[in-house]
Amino acid sequence: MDPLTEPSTLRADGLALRFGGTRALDGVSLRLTRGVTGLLGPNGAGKTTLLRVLATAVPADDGRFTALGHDPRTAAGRLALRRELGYLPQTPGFHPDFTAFEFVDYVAILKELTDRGARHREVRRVLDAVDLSDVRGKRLKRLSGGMRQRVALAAALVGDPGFLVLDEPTVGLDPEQRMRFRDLIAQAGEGRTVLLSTHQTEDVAMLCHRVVVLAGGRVRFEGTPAELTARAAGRVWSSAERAPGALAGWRTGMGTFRNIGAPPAGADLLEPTLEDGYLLALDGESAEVTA
Ligand SMILES: Nc1ncnc2c1ncn2[C@@H]1O[C@H](COP(=O)(O)OP(=O)(O)OP(=O)(O)O)[C@@H](O)[C@H]1O
Repeated sequence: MDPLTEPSTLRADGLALRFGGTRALDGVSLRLTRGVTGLLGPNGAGKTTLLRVLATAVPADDGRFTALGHDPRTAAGRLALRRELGYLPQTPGFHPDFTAFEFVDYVAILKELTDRGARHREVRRVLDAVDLSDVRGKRLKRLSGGMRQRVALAAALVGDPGFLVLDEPTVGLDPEQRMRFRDLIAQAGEGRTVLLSTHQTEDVAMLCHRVVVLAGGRVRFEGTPAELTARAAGRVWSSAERAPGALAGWRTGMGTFRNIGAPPAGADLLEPTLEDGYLLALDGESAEVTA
C-alpha cells in the first residue's frame, strides 16, 4: 500500500464546533486513507471533539465530512456510516458486572448482528483477536485496566468495521501492554481506515503511516511521520547550559541540555525525533518544556 497514491477514505472540510466561547474545532480540514493515522495534540487541542464528530456522536456546527463515501448530514448517511464504524471512546461506558463476552455481545447487538449464532461466533473472534479468550467469562470489574482496554478494542472491532476511531487506547498501559496494543492496532489498520488519538509520539513513530497535529482546534501539520521528524532537522542541539533562545529545552540524564528551536552558530546538532518535530509543529503553543 502506497500512502501517496491511496485514495482518500475520509474527507473533512472546515469542521467547526464551539462549546460556549471555546472553539473546540476551528475549521478542521483533513484527508485520511486506509492505514493508521495518528492524531497528536496537547490537552484541550480538540482531539476528542474531532473524534466524536467523525464517529457521529456529535454533529459539527459548521463544515462537512464524508467517510467511506457516506455523508452523515443525512439520516441515511449517518446510519450507513455507523454500520461501518468502530469507536473506542476515551472513557468506554462499561457495565462492571458484565462479563467480557456479555459486554462485547451487547455491543454486537447494538451493531445489529441479529443472528445469535453468527453474533456469538463474531464475539469469540474479536475476543480471540485481542487475546482475551481465556477471560471472556470474567466480569469486567475483575479485569486489569489493560484487559479492559482490550475488551473495548474488541467491541470496536465487532462486525469488521471499515473505519476505526480510537481515542487514546494506550493510555494507562504499561510498556509491554502498549507494545501488544500497537501490534493489534497495526493489524486492525490493514485494509481499514484507522484514526488514533494519542499523547504518545512513539505510538505514532512506530505504527502510523500518516500523522495529524491538532492544537487550538486547528490542524498544525498533516503528513507522514518522517516529514514531521524532518521538520526538526537542524533545529535540535545540545548545550552545556540552558539555551535562552530555545523554543523548548530540557536537561537530559547526561546533564546536558537538549534544545529545540533556532540553533546558535556552531551549535552541536542532534538527530531529531518525531517528538521534536511535533513540538516544533505546535510552534510554541504548548511547547515550553522547561525542567
Ligand atoms: N462538552 C463540553 N463542554 C464544554 N467544553 C468542552 C466540552 N468538550 C470539550 N470542551 C472543550 O473543548 C476543548 C477541546 O477539548 P477536547 O476534549 O476535544 O480536547 P483533547 O485534545 O481531546 O484534550 P485531551 O488530550 O486532554 O483529552 C477544550 O477546551 C475543552 O475544555
